Amino acid sequence: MDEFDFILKVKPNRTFQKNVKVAIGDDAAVYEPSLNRNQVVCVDTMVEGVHFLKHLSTPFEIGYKALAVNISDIAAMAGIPLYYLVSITVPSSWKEEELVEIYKGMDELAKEYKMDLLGGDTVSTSDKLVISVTVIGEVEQETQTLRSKACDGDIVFVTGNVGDSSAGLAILLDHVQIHNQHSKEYLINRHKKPTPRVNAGRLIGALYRASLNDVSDGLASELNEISEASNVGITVFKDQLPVSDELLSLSSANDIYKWILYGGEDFELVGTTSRNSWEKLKQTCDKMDLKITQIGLVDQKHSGVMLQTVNQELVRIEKSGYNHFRNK
Ligand SMILES: Nc1ncnc2c1ncn2[C@@H]1O[C@H](COP(=O)(O)OP(=O)(O)O)[C@@H](O)[C@H]1O
Ligand SMILES: Cc1ncc(C[n+]2csc(CCOP(=O)(O)OP(=O)(O)O)c2C)c(N)n1
Ligand SMILES: [Mg+2]
Ligand SMILES: [Mg+2]
Ligand SMILES: [Mg+2]
Repeated sequence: MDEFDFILKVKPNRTFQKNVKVAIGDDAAVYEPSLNRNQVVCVDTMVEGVHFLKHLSTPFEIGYKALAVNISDIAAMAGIPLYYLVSITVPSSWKEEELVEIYKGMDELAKEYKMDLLGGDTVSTSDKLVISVTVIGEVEQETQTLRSKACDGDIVFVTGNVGDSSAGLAILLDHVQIHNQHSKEYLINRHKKPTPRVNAGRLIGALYRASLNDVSDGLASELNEISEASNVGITVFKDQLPVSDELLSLSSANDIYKWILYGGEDFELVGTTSRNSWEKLKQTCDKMDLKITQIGLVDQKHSGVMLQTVNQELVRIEKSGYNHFRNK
């Protein structure tokens, strides 16, 4: 494989954004930021063996997810994703066609959001494939959906369903048996091709005030991040957590709550806002067919995050979930 031929193969032959002045092909890319908008930027890395296994995901799916998880962070800041850069570290066991497929997976989402690939880096390694994606987006100057913005009395909400992704991973890893073919495909797809919640993020950003986080490490972890950053207590009602029928159809009930609270990689948005703003948000989301559910309340009766069970018992939810230095 030739490094320079490979770059030419993945270089898009079009740009969506008129503000791109220099894309792939020079020492760096140049774009003109929009007037009166702030720039939003994030980077997340996926590592073979840690984030995906080569025999369980196609290169296309790996690429798709590598871009999706980054768009999700832009969504959690209420931003519009616009540009991305890809750094790829390649062992010789990966063929050029497979790498091109990774880029096709990213391109599927890039087309959907009209995002331009502005550049990247290609290096070799003797070890595992590593793909690191940087996404640049924009957000209105007055909008900041920070983890630190939760206030006493807020409604706690989450988009979509939680727990599906880790159930999908458990199925892929043969840790659980599932006979219903539809449920199996749905859960695996939720793991491999998460939907970044950009539209919901934009609606939440338009509210007067909201705290927001995306669910990468697990609902428990993300809620604890909001609780810590805002210095508020959060109570989550177990019977309000949105669970898909497909996940419910899995028989091992204990695992279900382990996945919902601590599984991660759902890439849903979890946050808080005032009761008034919540009513508006819920109505708009309903009209747009965007699933969003109240799951709890911000209250100062306690610190940290508590789960209220159906019998009204309160159980502390610790900040456990995915942790790169502990999940070994
Ligand atoms: N190695 C690093 N160097 C600098 N900043 C980092 C590093 N790792 C994470 N961060 C920053 O720490 C914050 C939390 O990161 P992370 O938990 O990965 O967030 P997320 O789950 O949204 O991807 C982010 O602002 C991120 O940019
Ligand atoms: C083979 C395999 N094992 C385990 C997981 C589960 N997993 C890996 S990383 C992770 C957390 C999310 O990734 P991270 O790099 O922490 O993203 P960030 O929080 O920075 O967005 C989870 C749940 C997986 N996706 N694939
Ligand atoms: Mg990260
Ligand atoms: Mg995040
Ligand atoms: Mg993480």
